[in-house]
Amino acid sequence: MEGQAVTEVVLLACGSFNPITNMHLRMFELARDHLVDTGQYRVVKGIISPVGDGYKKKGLIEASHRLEMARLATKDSDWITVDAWECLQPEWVETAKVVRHHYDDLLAAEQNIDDVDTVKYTKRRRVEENHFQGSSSDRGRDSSQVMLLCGADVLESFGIPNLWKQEDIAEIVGRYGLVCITRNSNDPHKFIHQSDTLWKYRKNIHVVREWVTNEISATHIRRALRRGRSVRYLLPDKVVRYVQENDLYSAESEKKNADVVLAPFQKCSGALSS
Ligand SMILES: Nc1ncnc2c1ncn2[C@@H]1O[C@H](COP(=O)(O)OP(=O)(O)OP(=O)(O)O)[C@@H](O)[C@H]1O
Ligand SMILES: NC(=O)c1ccc[n+]([C@@H]2O[C@H](COP(=O)(O)O)[C@@H](O)[C@H]2O)c1
Repeated sequence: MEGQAVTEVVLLACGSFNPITNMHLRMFELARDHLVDTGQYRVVKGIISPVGDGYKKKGLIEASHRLEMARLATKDSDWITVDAWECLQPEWVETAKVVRHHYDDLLAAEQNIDDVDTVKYTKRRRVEENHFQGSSSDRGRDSSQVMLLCGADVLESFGIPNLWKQEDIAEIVGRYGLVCITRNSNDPHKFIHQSDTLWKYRKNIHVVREWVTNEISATHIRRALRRGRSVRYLLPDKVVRYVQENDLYSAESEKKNADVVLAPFQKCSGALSS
C-alpha cells in the first residue's frame, strides 16, 4: 500500500434512532475498523442523522427526544456526532438528499480551507461527476467523501417495490458509497449479486461482517420498556436515564402514527409492524 493516497471518509448513518442503541454506536466502530484495514481510507467523522417526524413511522416519538438521546449517547465520543438538519425539515427527506446535503457541507468546508484554490474545487466536482456517469474508475482519491452507513436490512429494503427511487440507489452507491453491517439472516453479498445497480457499483459497497451476532433493535428496546423491563447495557446509561426521566416509550407512544394514511414507501418500510 506504500505511496497510495488515503481517502478521508465521513460515515453517515440515517435512521429512526427510536431510541439510539449501543448497536447503532457499534456500527460506526465496525465500519471504521473495516475501512482503515483496507489501507485506502481514514475515517475522520461519524454523523448520526435521526429521521424527521414527517417520516410518520408507527411508534416514532418526537424528533426532539430522539435527537437528545443521540446527543447523550455520543457525548463521550471523539468522532461520532449528531446532526439535526434532517429531523428539522418540515417534511420527510429522502436519504439520497440527506447524503447529498452532508456531501455539500463537506465540500463547502473544504472550499473554505482552500479558498483561493478554486481550480482544485472545480476539478474535484468534475472527477466526481465523471465517475458517477461511469466514465472514470477513480473518484478522486485525494479528496474526502461521505459514505452511507447502514445495516443489511436497509440494503435489502432497496429491493422493496416503490420504497426507494432507482436513481437514488444509483446515486448513493455510485456517487457516494455504502458501508453495510451484516444483520441477522440478511445476506448482503447475495443481494448485491442479484441487483444490477448494486453489482455495477459493488466496489463502492463495503460489507462488514458483525461476528457477534445479535438481535438488538430499537423495536425490542421499545417493547421491553413498555413492559417495564430493564434495557440497561443495551443502551448507553445516559440514554436509559433520559428515557426514565421523560417517561418515554409506553403503550400509548407505540400507537403514535398508527392511524396515519401511509405513502407507498412507508407501507413497505415496516411502518405498519409493531
Ligand atoms: N443490530 C443491528 N445490526 C446491524 N445494523 C443495525 C442493527 N440495529 C440497527 N441497525 C442499523 O442502524 C440504522 C438505523 O436503524 P434504525 O434507527 O431504524 O434502528 P432499528 O433498530 O432497525 O429500528 P426499528 O427496530 O425501530 O426498526 C439502520 O441502518 C439499521 O439497519
Ligand atoms: N427512499 C428513501 O430514501 C427511503 C425509503 C425508506 C427508508 N429510508 C430511510 O431509511 C432509514 C431507516 O428507515 P426504517 O427505520 O424505516 O428502517 C430512515 O432514515 C429512512 O428515512 C429512506
